[in-house]
Amino acid sequence: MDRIFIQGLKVAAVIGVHEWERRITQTLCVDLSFAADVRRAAASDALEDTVDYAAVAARLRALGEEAAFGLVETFAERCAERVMTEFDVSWVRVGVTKDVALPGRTEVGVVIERGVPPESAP
Ligand SMILES: Nc1nc2c(c(=O)[nH]1)N=C([C@H](O)[C@@H](O)CO)CN2
Repeated sequence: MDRIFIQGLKVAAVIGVHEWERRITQTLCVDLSFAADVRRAAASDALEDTVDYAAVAARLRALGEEAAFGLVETFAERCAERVMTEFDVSWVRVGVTKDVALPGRTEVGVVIERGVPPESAP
């Protein structure tokens, strides 16, 4: 199965478990891959025959503005749910990276997969 991906999408969100984090907006980095059979679009060269990655990116940015999140896990799960339900996608992988002010400063995050993996689909 083919995949469409979005790499390095910056999403502004209120996110974090600490009280001070509930008062600021932070920038998350989202890496997304999802299953899509692109053969029809490749033949027609028509955007309506595929999943518009620009529309997906816009929905994920909107999600960041809709609510305050505690964990990156929660945000990743909401991203997966949104892509699968709103874009009729059967499998998705979502990575969410957050800059944190740990000693030495680092990036942390989570990667989740939801749905039927393309390689195991009939
Ligand atoms: N597994 C997780 N651990 C932690 C998270 C998280 O979202 N998932 N978040 C925090 C804090 O919000 C941190 O990012 C800022 O100090 C700590 N651990």
